[in-house]
Parts: sequence; structure tokens; C-alpha cells
Amino acid sequence: FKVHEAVVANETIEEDLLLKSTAILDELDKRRQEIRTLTNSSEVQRFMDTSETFEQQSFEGKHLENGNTVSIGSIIKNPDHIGCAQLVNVRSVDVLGSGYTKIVLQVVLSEGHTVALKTVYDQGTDIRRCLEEFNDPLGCHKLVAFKLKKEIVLLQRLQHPNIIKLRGHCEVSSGDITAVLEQGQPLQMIQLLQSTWEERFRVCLGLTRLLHYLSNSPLGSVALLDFQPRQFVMVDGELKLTDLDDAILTEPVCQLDQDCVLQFPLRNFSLPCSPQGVCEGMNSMRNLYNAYRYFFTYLLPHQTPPALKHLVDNIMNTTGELRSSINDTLEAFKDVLHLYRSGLHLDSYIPSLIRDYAVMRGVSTSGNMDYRCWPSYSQFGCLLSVHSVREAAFICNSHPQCSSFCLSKQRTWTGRLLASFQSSFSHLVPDGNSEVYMKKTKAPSVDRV
Ligand SMILES: Nc1ncnc2c1ncn2[C@@H]1O[C@H](COP(=O)(O)OP(=O)(O)OP(=O)(O)O)[C@@H](O)[C@H]1O
Repeated sequence: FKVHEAVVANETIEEDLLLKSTAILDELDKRRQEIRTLTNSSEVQRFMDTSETFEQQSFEGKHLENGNTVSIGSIIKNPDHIGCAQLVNVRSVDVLGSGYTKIVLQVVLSEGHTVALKTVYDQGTDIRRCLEEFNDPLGCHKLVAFKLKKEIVLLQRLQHPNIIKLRGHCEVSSGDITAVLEQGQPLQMIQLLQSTWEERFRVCLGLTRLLHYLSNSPLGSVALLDFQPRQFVMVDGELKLTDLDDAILTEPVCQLDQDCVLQFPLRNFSLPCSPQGVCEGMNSMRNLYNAYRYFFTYLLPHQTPPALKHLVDNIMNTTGELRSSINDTLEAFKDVLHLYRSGLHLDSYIPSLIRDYAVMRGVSTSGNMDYRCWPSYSQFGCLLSVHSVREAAFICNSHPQCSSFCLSKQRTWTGRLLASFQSSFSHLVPDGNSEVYMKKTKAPSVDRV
């Protein structure tokens, strides 16, 4: 308890949620206590059921809205919720990652699904520091488990395509708690830097959509105090937030404008103090500038399609100076996406380019002499996304090695076609989903005497 009080005092955790979460956890403890003291087995079962449902609903956040009053009879259990029972016979496959507070394991559930289990990291820095200070193993474990509980409550309430999905949780009487999450891949910035502009744009767009949601979430305006790439994972090319224990849910209070200064290592920004005494919009501004300095700067400008460059430059300038709100930034991103998808930015490509190529439909190439280009969707050849045959022809013309390209029906996330470019191939094979475009060779000139 001493440990709990000391650290909570130091945490910038949103007070209201914390109090309500604590009340829920106290209630759960009370119920467990009641279960332990009961002897009649049917009574025990009844309490077990109501306790489980209570837990279920508390993590759906219903108690938070109803001021902790529960009408247990009216609660419907989520059938997809993964609880302690489903975690009995799991096979741990790998450690996916760990941080100061938590460790994440990849496990296979008995029915074969793979999920990520997030739990307290006993060898982590948080526990180590707490033990050094208080030498109270149980108290320290409880304290760190509390952070994970906060994260679970937030994951229940904040649902968005760019927030990791909470599949369930399991809490045992010792206070140990495990979150069951959809599995992602830890974000590898180096790998992302090597990916195509389209993939990098997707990450920045996803992040902007997430920040737009957080600025006006069901819990208010949420700021991510610890905003770094390692707080995110990738799921099928989409960026998802996984670490929420450092989120705050209220804007800072103020008396003067000077109280509303956003401080970053290289820059400060001032906001006005509202008549209500809050630094309005500060959470959203903090998130946006962090998105700019940790993500946009590295991922967005590099290799932007030339016709979109002015729009992307504008996003970089306005976010880097915090001159536009998250709403305007999202609109700017949507404009870029629209142009990129529609191919309108390619109007300058000459239609006659295609006439340089002979088309063969219903075939693909085999025995290719591939060449590598950068950034390619495949590391073994030159696989790029194109809006149309015209763009593919333009690209092939600009690569000295290119003599043909093959278009399949495969599309990228924006709906663009995947085209593979070759310097030569040995033969054509039937393929209903593909067409091959070969550069027409110029007729050799005949010398006349
Ligand atoms: N669902 C997931 N799928 C795959 N990996 C994950 C998942 N969730 C988290 N991870 C990985 O586990 C690491 C630790 O998780 P998390 O960030 O929640 O712990 P933490 O102790 O709060 O970290 P930090 O000290 O950075 O705040 C993450 O950096 C991430 O790489």
C-alpha cells in the first residue's frame, strides 16, 4: 500500500479514471473474498458467475459510466472474450517484446489461434527500481500490475482500427493480470524506412487517424505521454498503438497563458489558457508534434511521388510548426490519399507511351532476368505499384534495364496495381490473372548501297 501510494503520487495518471478503476478492483477483491468464505458449492458457483460478469462489464467500462452501480442480471457476456479458462493449455512460442513495465509473449491457444499475452515483467526496470526503493516484492508486483489494469480498462474503452484489439484478459486471485491482445509485429523503424512510400504513407495516415480519434475520444482528449515508435506495433501493414499505460485523459489546468507551454527538446509552443482554466487542445497538439518528430519527419517526405510533393511538404510544414489542428491535418492526408488513389496526379504522363509496348493478355513470364530497383515490394526483383499501364510504361521507359513488365490483378492497400519489371524472360506461361507488356524493338535500319 505504501508503495502504491508513493508511486501513484508521482504518476500523471488521470485521477478520475484511476479512482473509478480502483473502486472496481476493490469491488472485485471483495467478491473474491466472499467466494473464499463460502462453503456451499452452488453458492460458490453463483458468486463465481456474477464475479466474472462483473469483471467482464467493468472492463467494458460500463461501471465507469454508471458510477460503479451494477445490475448484474442485465449483463450479456461477450462470447469472444478470452478469459483465464482459455489460457490453461496454451503453448508459448516466442517473446515478442518487453519494456520497462511489461513483457509480451506470443502464444498459441488450444484451438490454434495465435495471440499476444501482455503481463508484468518481473525482470523489468519498473519492478527493479521499486524493489530498490521499497523492498516489497508483493507491493511492487501489485503496483506494476495496476498499470496493466489501467491499460486494459483503456483498451476496452478506446476502440479504433489503429489501436491494438483487446481479445480478453485473465486476472487471478494473487492479483496477477494478463491482457490477451491481437498479435502484431514490433515496429522496426529501419525496416519501415526501407519500405515503399505507399507503405510509409499508410503508417503516417493511420497515426493521423488515431490522433484524430484520441483528440475527441469517448474518454475525452487523450494525450500519449510516452510517444515513441516502440509504443506501436504493425498488424498487416497497419500501425497500431499497444502501450497505453502512460495515457492521460484530461487537458492540463491553467491560470495564465504561461501555464500552457508545450516543451520539446528543440522547440516550445504556447497555447492560450481558456476562460475555463484549461489549456484547451494541448493534448492533441502534443500528440501531433510527437507524430511529426518521431514519424512524419522520417517516413513521409522521402520519395514522395513528384506530383504530391507540394501537398506533403505542406503537411510537414504545418505540423512541424503546429500551425494546423489534427482535424486539418487529417483532411490534408485524405487529400493526398485521394489524389494518389485516383491517379489524378499522373495527368502529365503522355498517353502515347503505351504504344511503345506490345501487350499479351492471359499470360505471365517465366525464366525472368530480374533486376532490382528501390524501393521494391520484393527484394528479389523490381516490383512496384502503379496506377495504370501508362504509369508502368513510364517507369519501364525510365529504367535502362527494363524491357518488359507484367501486371497482375494483385493490388496494394490503396488499390494500385502491382507491376513487376524485367530485363528479359525466357518464355510465356498461361495465366488468366496477368498481362505482359513488351517494349517494341525498333526495326533495325538497313544499310543501302
Ligand atoms: N500485441 C503485440 N504484438 C506484438 N508485440 C507487442 C504487442 N504489444 C506489445 N508488443 C511489444 O512488446 C513491447 C513491450 O510492450 P509495452 O510497450 O506495452 O511495454 P512497456 O513495458 O510499457 O514498454 P515501455 O517501457 O516502452 O513503456 C513493445 O515495445 C512491443 O514491441
